[in-house]
Amino acid sequence: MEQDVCASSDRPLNPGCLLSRDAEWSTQRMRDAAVDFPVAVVLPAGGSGERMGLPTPKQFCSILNRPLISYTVQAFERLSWIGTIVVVVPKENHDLMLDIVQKFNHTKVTVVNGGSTRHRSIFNGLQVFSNITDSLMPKPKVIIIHDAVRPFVEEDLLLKITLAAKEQGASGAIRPLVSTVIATTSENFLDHSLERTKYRASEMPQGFLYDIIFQAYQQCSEFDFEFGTECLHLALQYCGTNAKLIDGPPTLWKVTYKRDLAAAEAIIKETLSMSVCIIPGAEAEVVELAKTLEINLNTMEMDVIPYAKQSYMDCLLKTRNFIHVSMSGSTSSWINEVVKTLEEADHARLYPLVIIWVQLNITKQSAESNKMDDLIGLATEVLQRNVLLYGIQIDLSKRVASE
Ligand SMILES: Nc1ccn([C@@H]2O[C@H](COP(=O)(O)OP(=O)(O)OP(=O)(O)O)[C@@H](O)[C@H]2O)c(=O)n1
Ligand SMILES: O=P(O)(O)OC[C@@H](O)[C@@H](O)[C@@H](O)CO
Repeated sequence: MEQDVCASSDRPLNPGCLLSRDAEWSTQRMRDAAVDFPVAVVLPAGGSGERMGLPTPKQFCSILNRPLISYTVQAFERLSWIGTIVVVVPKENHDLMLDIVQKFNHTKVTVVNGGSTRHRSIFNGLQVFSNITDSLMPKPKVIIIHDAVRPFVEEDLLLKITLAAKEQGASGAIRPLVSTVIATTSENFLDHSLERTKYRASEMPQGFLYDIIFQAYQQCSEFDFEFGTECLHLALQYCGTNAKLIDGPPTLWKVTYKRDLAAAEAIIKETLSMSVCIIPGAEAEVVELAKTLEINLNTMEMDVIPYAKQSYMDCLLKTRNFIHVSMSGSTSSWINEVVKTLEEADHARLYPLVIIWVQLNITKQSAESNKMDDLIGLATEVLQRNVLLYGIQIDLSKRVASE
């Protein structure tokens, strides 16, 4: 995978800069206080994904029935301090992206067409804000630029990138180099190698004062548009703005080759299955089944969070998976309550919430009345709110009848 390499500048942090405090942003109020200015996002997604070698551009490849780009949009959309998200797509995929926006209820997204290169696509995205009068889409103070094929980006890094961009004019995530960078001769012999400790890989997200990066793109050369790969370089070259570099986690990598798609799917699946909260109904049979489930899941080394009424919100914030065990009767009201609580909590959630509804039918009548049809309808509806709903029906009426 191509890596942009930029020498890291070990300038001491400006003491007044928030970055000197490695504070954990524990409450939304702290976040909102820190980001008291408009922040927008440009997600370049206008490429063809040649190195992936698939007919579908990689940003639209599905993972667990959801396009890769939707995970990236979700990573930003879940944050209350993020405003408009401009997604820049190939002209021929414009309608596809609008369908994705509608299906997954991406309410902050504006879709624009890309260009023949990444820099041209990014500039197209930035121009959305250049002459707007729309109060609902204010001109951003800070713009975050992030490749649409980098789905794993956490809030604390975005906050650091945003605040550093506001303080310094530009900021960018970096990672240590895995391989040594060498220069080759025209006959493909080794010319020299770079001292790896002095260099870093330039990753995403990157942040800029909007006026700086927009001005840089207005002034940059055709060569930059055609062959450039580094936005930080444009800010330095055309605006004299030296970006603050921020170390990012290993999950920042860009999905480029097929193996990257498999790795992204594995990470999402692993996160999905990490912990589960079992929520039983009141009936004795149900409590017994929930206890059996808990024992079995524990032996499978699942992190089972015991459910108690007062820890309901904790369960929501700690886990992403629920098993709701109930007798006959509709559970849709409970599921809607979970989704509503989650949305009201405005809890930043990157991965889908998984709810497995286990329905115990003791009598023949309840087995007949509790069709899975309404669950299927509900599953379709909540999918747009990033909830994966599955149903299991256990019909005990025959066993009870034979006893
Ligand atoms: N004309 C282009 C080319 C790339 N990108 C976007 O820039 C990001 C990083 O680029 P890269 O990984 O190189 O994507 P592709 O160009 O699609 O991949 P390839 O080089 O393998 O064709 C991707 O989200 C890609 O969609 C873009 O918006 N417009
Ligand atoms: O060069 P590619 O088009 O593969 O991907 C773009 C990356 O280079 C870019 O996202 C980072 O290196 C940061 O500039």
